[in-house]
Amino acid sequence: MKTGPASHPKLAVREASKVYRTASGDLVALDRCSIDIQANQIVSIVGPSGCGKTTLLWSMSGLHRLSSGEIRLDGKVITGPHPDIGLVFQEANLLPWRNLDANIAFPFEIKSTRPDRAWIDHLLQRVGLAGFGGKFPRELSGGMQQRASIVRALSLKPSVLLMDEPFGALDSFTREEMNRLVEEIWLDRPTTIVFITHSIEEAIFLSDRVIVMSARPGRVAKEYEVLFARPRSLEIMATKEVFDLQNAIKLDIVGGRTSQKQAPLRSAVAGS
Ligand SMILES: Nc1ncnc2c1ncn2[C@@H]1O[C@H](COP(=O)(O)OP(=O)(O)OP(=O)(O)O)[C@@H](O)[C@H]1O
Repeated sequence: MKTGPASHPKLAVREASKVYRTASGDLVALDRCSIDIQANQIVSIVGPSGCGKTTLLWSMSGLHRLSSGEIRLDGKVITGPHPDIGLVFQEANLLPWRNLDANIAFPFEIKSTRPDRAWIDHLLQRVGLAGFGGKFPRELSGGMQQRASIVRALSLKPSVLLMDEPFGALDSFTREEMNRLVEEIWLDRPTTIVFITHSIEEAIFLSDRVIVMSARPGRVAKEYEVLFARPRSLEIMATKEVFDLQNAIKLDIVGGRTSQKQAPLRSAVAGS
């Protein structure tokens, strides 16, 4: 597992601002956003629609350029797509004319590198897709396609996985199943995960920290540490502590629409 020197966070977002030049004028999507993410943490980012979550995540991936500020990976400024950073989107984005094996092989073909077949087989087994390599995307359910896209991202052994509302299009049961799967994969091989979601419950279930962004222009409004033991059970998710935390975050998001100047605050929920 690759991690940064002890003095560096895995990912350091420093005063990140992003202004989109649009036909109707400048649109400030991010305004001096700063976040430190330690190696092997799972951090969720929540906030009102349009507050700049995707902009922030894409900037972390190197696919978007910031207008000012910087994002560092292991202490080095990210200037473009990085082999250590994997991405999973809301849409599985599998190539419809390629079967599952060929879809997973695709990024290796582009990079002219050899896939680690044993690792890919392990991942396929882990997500319940062993034996499905010859199937085409149209033959797979939405949940299976999304599991395949996670395998594709992890097959490259990234040390950071950025997930942009990966389960937003799935039904609630499949979504819960996918949340458990992400946790299992993470317990198997810890990775730094940054996860964007509209579901506060999903954020609490998965995360070591939940970061709440203010309404646009997006800034860090609050952050919460979630210290429940893992693996997290449905019983934990049904406790009053989780219910209270969920409500607090919900109020932050609703409040953030009208008041963007909340002082950062840390709260902790003790493990049970
Ligand atoms: N390429 C672009 N050009 C112009 N404006 C953009 C562009 N991408 C995003 N925006 C605007 O920037 C703001 C932040 O968008 P972003 O998609 O980052 O927010 P978000 O929090 O991820 O939204 P949602 O939760 O609805 O997915 C929005 O007002 C959006 O309309």
